[in-house]
Amino acid sequence: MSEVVRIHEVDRLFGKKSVIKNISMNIGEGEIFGILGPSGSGKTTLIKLIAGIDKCSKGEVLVYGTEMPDFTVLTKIGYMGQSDALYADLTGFDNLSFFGSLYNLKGKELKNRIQEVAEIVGLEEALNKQVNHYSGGMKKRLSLAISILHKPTLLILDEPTVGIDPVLRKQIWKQFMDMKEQGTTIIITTHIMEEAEKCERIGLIREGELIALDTTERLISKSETGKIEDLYFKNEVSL
Ligand SMILES: Nc1ncnc2c1ncn2[C@@H]1O[C@H](COP(=O)(O)OP(=O)(O)OP(=O)(O)O)[C@@H](O)[C@H]1O
Repeated sequence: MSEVVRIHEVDRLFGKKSVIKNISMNIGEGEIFGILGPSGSGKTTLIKLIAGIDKCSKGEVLVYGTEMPDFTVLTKIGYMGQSDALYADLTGFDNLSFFGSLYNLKGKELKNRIQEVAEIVGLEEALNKQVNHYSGGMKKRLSLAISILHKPTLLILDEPTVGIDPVLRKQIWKQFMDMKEQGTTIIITTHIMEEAEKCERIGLIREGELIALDTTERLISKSETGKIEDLYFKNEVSL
């Protein structure tokens, strides 16, 4: 399995506050990798470093062998953050058209791809509605559609299915699995344990430190209750 992400002895400080502390880990091609941790533990900060939205204070973050942030790698990355970056006055279709044009998609190719991603997230019927008439879950689904529009080979998702009902969540996860089969690497932060269990490996973060990194199966067996979240509370988790 070739390496897609390499994080080596990374720190991120905001002022004097250290939010990411000496984290090292690698993520391989086609992996579904989960980042878990309590609120405020540094998950978003870490994936922003991988996505090239932010820069580490120490150490190095390499994506496809290139130190991040780097503009040339960005076309290979799809990123969906927690807050929506949508144009509320435009329709769903126009939002997708706009973001598609940033990736040089145009004409029939763009139209077909919009249709495809709208189907994946179940928004076909709402494409001509203005986004300010969308529900929270619909906005989330549109953001997800935008993040996969240009067929990224590395997809980075910050709590992508919060506010999405279980039926659609299942459908979206099926799509993640299909993308994985095609070789897409997926990094996902989540608080939903059912979702974490679908990841192949998990990095557990607490107060900016990587306290465990293992296959999901082994992490479950390490927790006394069979619940991964219980590992947050343990003082020692063998890495
Ligand atoms: N730009 C910033 N300036 C200062 N502090 C920041 C900044 N961004 C994040 N932080 C701090 O870094 C810590 C980690 O935040 P982060 O958003 O990475 O946590 P998280 O694990 O993603 O939380 P949640 O699960 O609630 O989304 C928090 O204490 C937060 O206040």
